[in-house]
Amino acid sequence: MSVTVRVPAKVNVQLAVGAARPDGFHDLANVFLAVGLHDEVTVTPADELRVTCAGPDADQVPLDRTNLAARAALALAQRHGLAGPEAAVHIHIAKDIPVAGGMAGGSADGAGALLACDTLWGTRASREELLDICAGLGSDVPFSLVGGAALGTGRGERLRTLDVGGTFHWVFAMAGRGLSTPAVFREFDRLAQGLDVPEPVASRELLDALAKGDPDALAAAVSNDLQPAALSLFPELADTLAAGRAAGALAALVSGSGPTTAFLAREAESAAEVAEALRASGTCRTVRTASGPVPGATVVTPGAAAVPAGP
Ligand SMILES: C[C@](O)(CO)[C@H](O)COP(=O)(O)OP(=O)(O)OC[C@H]1O[C@@H](n2ccc(N)nc2=O)[C@H](O)[C@@H]1O
Ligand SMILES: Nc1ncnc2c1ncn2[C@@H]1O[C@H](COP(=O)(O)OP(=O)(O)OP(=O)(O)O)[C@@H](O)[C@H]1O
Repeated sequence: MSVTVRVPAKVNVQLAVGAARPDGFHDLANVFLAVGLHDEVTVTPADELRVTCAGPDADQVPLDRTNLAARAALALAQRHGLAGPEAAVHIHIAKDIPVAGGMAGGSADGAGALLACDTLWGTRASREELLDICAGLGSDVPFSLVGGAALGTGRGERLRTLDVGGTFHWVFAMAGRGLSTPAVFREFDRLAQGLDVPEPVASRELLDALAKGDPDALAAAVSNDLQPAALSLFPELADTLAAGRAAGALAALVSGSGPTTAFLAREAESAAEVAEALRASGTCRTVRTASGPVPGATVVTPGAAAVPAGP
């Protein structure tokens, strides 16, 4: 028997970053939106823990126990006292979310493997326990489980679900290389040296725009405090942002820690036009369109009813 879970990517429509904390993390006001680019994680009983991955970026994914999907399976097994053969699984990741792109690809696989193993092993962890394990795996992982739209505070792991009054249409431009999330936060600290970094707060205008489903209002309110740091480490991203703006995107921003860039469009047709212009611009590796919000990690095993882990 196998269990397959489908998990979405995210875009940060607001990422407000505070000063570095003593533990090295940064307090955030992180407004996540789950979008329709997905990885699928399948777990099957096996003789030992094994990870395989397929997809365009598969060669960049670690297949050892540092893989977030493997870490999720081990964390669940440990909490429930499963050992040896009881906890041995083959985890296969069908990867469509760009790697090291700032779209929470690894986090998606962690949340997906956790829900898949919980279903396969019948551990029946409570929602709080699943979220707690997710937070231990990484700041973005709880949101990958929950999906939809949410405000993340603390280091991004404490979530409040947000109302969204419509569907937002996005174009994503993937870059020719990745950016390391810790390196981008370090660059943020370097650029902030000597400056007074304010407490991160969610923007009222942005939350209202999401609640109304109003793309023009959302475009006026999006922001990413990591964008100057990402541009400093990857200056060519400015050309991609300019190409998307010139093609009529309502807003153009770096997604999370980058280097994927995100472009908001008023509807699906204009998103397709922006995508075409970005493809022709020669400023990025690949271009995808996706809309959101979409549900978080969801069991999609053939023959089983779809079971979202969402709120
Ligand atoms: C940039 C974002 O993707 C926005 O959603 C997240 O803040 C990053 O989330 P993530 O990849 O799950 O990050 P984690 O695995 O928790 O942390 C990786 C590294 O990013 C930095 N980090 C992450 C989150 C945070 N609030 N402050 C940080 O300074 C730390 O250097 C940390 O060691
Ligand atoms: N399942 C996984 N898929 C991809 N990368 C993984 C996975 N597990 C661990 N990693 C490691 O994590 C690094 C970051 O990859 P990931 O795709 O999660 O970045 P990201 O999308 O920028 O993350 P975020 O948006 O959460 O900051 C990779 O370079 C890889 O070494």
